[in-house]
Amino acid sequence: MGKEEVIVKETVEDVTKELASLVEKEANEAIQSRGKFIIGLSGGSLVNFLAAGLPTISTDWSLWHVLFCDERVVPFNSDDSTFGVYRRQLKSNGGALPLTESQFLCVDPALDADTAAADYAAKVSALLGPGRAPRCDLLLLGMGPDGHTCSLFPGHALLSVTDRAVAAITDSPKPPPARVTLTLPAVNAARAAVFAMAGAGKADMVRRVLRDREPLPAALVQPTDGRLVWILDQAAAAKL
Ligand SMILES: O=C1O[C@H](COP(=O)(O)O)[C@@H](O)[C@H](O)[C@H]1O
Repeated sequence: MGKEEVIVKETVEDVTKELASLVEKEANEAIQSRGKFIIGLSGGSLVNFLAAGLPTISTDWSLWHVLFCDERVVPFNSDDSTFGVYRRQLKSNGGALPLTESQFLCVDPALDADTAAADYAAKVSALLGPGRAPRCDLLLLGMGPDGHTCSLFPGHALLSVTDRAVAAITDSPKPPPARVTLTLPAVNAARAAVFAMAGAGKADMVRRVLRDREPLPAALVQPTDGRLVWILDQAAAAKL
């Protein structure tokens, strides 16, 4: 396993700044070493951190490729679509996020979940190369109140998938039920994986994962040869 770091900041604004600075560093190192930056985004509360933090970053945005750690198989104009949420950010305030739509690798919502997963897996392979463990430069992750991350839920059979990088789920306990997700081998192949979260609502689960080491999905994120960073505000870290 690579290195694990837990960073506790005073406020949610400090979490945003810390995350932006980490993303900037990873992006510019990747661009310098490999000529491009491949980042995986999650949905949920992470979007707010990125909407505020990404515009402050200094980088060559044209060399960014953005994929999704997970996505809900719903139309882009649905409130549940993670790409849809980011797309609204791209269009708001004259483009709050400094990226273009063509830089995103999307899950096709016109397909059923299994076909969408196969189609997304082919797009991921075309960008990162084939195999069950393609190597993203950086994955930005969230954790739900049940300890799920990506669309990998506690006790779900998808946690045991080891033969592919991308999988479909049609019985997600958190709606909507049809989703496409990176699997644990793909998540753990990342050069860096970062959880960012804030608020007292995260404190119990942060304790269970980081202090008690319960084998919940978020705790199974252990990059084999990469960095793992948790960025928390004081409220989320209160029970550590
Ligand atoms: O359903 C999902 O939830 C997780 C956690 O979201 P949060 O709002 O509790 O931060 C998110 O990381 C994932 O991408 C999303 O599909």
